[in-house]
Amino acid sequence: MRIDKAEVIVTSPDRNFVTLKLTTEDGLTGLGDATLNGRELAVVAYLKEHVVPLLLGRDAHRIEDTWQFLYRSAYWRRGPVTMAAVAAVDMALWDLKGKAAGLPVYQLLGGASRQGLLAYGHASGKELPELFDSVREHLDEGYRAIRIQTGVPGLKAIYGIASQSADAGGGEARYDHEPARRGALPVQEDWDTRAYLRHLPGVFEAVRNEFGPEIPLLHDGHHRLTPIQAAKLGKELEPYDLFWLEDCTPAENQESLRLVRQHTTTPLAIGEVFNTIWDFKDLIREQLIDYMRGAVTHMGGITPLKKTMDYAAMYQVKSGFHGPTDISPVGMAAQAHVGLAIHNFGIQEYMQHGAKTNEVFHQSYTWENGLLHPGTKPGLGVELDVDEAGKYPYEQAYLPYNRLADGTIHDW
Ligand SMILES: O=C(O)C(=O)C[C@H](O)[C@H](O)CO
Repeated sequence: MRIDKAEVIVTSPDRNFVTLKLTTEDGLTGLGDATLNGRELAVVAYLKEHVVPLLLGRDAHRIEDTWQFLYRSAYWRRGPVTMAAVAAVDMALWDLKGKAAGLPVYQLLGGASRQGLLAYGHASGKELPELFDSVREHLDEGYRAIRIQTGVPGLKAIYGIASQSADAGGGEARYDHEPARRGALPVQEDWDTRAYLRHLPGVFEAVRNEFGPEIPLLHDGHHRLTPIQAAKLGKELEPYDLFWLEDCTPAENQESLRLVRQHTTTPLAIGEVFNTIWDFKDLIREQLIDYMRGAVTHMGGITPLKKTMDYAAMYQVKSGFHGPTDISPVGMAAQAHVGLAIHNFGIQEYMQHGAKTNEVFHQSYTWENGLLHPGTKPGLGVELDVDEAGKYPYEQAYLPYNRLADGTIHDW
C-alpha cells in the first residue's frame, strides 16, 4: 500500500482548517487534521516543504515506523507545528489502514470499551440569567456534563463567553465559543485575577442551586493563575463538586501543580497545549492531574495518544481530550476512536462544528443521548468534499491576548 499522493488542503468554512490527504497507488484515501489555531500556515509550510516529499512511495501500513522517522529524523523535536504535522500523517495512515482492513479505527486499537463517550459542552453567559439559559439549552441538546464560564464584573471581554464573540466564525456558524477572530491583528481582552477569584465561587453556588448536585460541571481557568491562587480557587470550589478545574496555571510550569494538589481535592485537568507524552510524563507519574487534555491533532496523532493513555492508566489518570472547534471533524473522529477503545476514558469535550464545516467534512460520528460515537465506517469515518472546501479560502485569524488594567500582558 504505497503512498502515491499527499495533498495539503486549507479551507475556512466557519474557521480555518488544515487537512492532509494521502492517496495510495490503489486509490484509497486517508485524512489527517493538522489545524493549529492562529498559526495554520506554519503547519502548511512544514507539511508541504518538509514532510510531503518524505511520504511519497512509503508503505502506508508502516505507521509506527513512519511516526518514528518523522519525529526522530528531523532532529528538532516536539513543538506544536512539528507535532501537528506529524499528527496529520499518523491520522491519515490509521484512516488508510482501517479502510484497507474494512474496519473502523477503534477496532484496530483493541475494540470498543464502552457504548459511547460522555461528552461535555460549553455553557456560558456574561451574567447568571444568560448562563442559566445556556445550561438549559445544553441540557435540551442532551449534554450530560457542562462546562461553566461567565463574565467577571468590571471586565469587558474574557475567555469562554459565547455572546461576546458571536461574530467570530462568521455568518450562521453555531459556535458556543470560538475564540479566534478573523482579521489582520489579534483582539485585546482584559483580565483581573482578584476580581475573577472573588466572583467565580458564587457562580458555581448559583448553578448548583439552580440545577442540583447531579450534573457534572467543569471550569476552565485558561492558564491565568499563580499556583497559590489556583490552590485557593480549587479549595473554594470544593463544595460545588466540580468534575474538573482545567488549566488553572500556565502549562509550562508543571511543578505548580504540586502546590495546587497539596491544597485541594478539586480534580485537575491540564495539557491542551502539550505536544508529547514527555510533557505529561511527570504529571502522570506523580498523579498531579486527574485528566489529560492532550488533543490527537497537537500530540502527534493516534499512535502517541494511545501510548500516553496506556501509560496514564497505570496511574489512574483518565482522558479528557481537547475538543474545541479548532480540532477539525477529522481530529474529532480520530480522538473519538481512541476514546472508545482505551480503558481509562474520562470525558470528551465536544463543541460541535458549524453547518458549513459539516458540508465540507462529511462525518459519520454520532451524538445521541449525550454520548458521542465514532461510527462504524472503515477508517476514521470522515470524508472531505474537495469542491466544497475550495469555496472557502484561508482567512487570517488570531486568538486574542490579555492585558491587565495597568497594561501588562497576561496569559490568555
Ligand atoms: O476548549 C478549551 O478548553 C480551550 O481552552 C479552547 C482553546 O482556547 C482553543 O482551542 C485555542 O485554540
